[in-house]
Amino acid sequence: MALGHRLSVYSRAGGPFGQRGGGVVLIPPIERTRQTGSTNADLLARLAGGEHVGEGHWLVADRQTAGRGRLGRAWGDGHGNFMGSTVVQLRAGDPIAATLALVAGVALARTVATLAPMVDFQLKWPNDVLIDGAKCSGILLERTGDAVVIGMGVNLVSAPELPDRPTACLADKDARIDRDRFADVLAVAMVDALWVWRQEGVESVVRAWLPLGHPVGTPLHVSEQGIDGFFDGLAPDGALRLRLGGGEIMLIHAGDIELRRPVEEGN
Ligand SMILES: O=C(O)CCCC[C@@H]1SC[C@@H]2NC(=O)N[C@@H]21
Repeated sequence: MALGHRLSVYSRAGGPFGQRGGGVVLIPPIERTRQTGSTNADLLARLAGGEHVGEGHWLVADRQTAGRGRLGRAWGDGHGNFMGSTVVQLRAGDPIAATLALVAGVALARTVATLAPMVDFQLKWPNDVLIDGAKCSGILLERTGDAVVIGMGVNLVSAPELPDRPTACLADKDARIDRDRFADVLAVAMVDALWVWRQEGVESVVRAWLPLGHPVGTPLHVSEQGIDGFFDGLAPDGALRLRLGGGEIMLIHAGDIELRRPVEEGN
């Protein structure tokens, strides 16, 4: 177990998160384990057992034997990939906990942009990193009492298959990222994103998300409702604005969306 704070100079670049300038930032404590079932399950069990898990603590695994994804799916184990979870301790006055999905997405996307600047990627609402339309990461939020466990899986070196969608990894785009370095940068990015969420509110997080996400006008399919439309940005509370065929706007607060290819002229 490697615990402890280390000092690091972290330069915040660009965007609303960069406006406070660079500085010396404490990297939050990162606990590493060789193998476990699921880092999310581990932190939830500790919290349920009454153990105090401080906000910002990370548990990162080399291997997961029972990694879990959203909507009851499994999350494949890929050696060298990032698989880790952290805890947010909700406080009075915090924005709605569900908006942490966007916070985590922004932190993850900024980490990828920092460590793999050559890779062209976009965030799919609320927080999947896509490369050429294929899923390169996943984020799972699970709540117990006043704590939210946020687990992230990022395909750094391999792309475990999913039954229903194509997958990608950063190494395929010539980005060689050390897993531990990824963890350090992500932990700091998460502290930064959480600070914005608490101090400036969800609207600031939305402003940070938009330039990282699919462009306005992207054709989308909302899986649960079986509805097609076009991305029309995000509402101030983080909901997805879906423009329907007749021009009306539908607000999507939760669920899975798929990006559809634009219809090409002549087809
Ligand atoms: O389905 C998704 O897109 C979410 C996948 C989340 C996977 C990560 S890997 C680390 C953490 N531990 C888990 O069991 N799941 C999350």
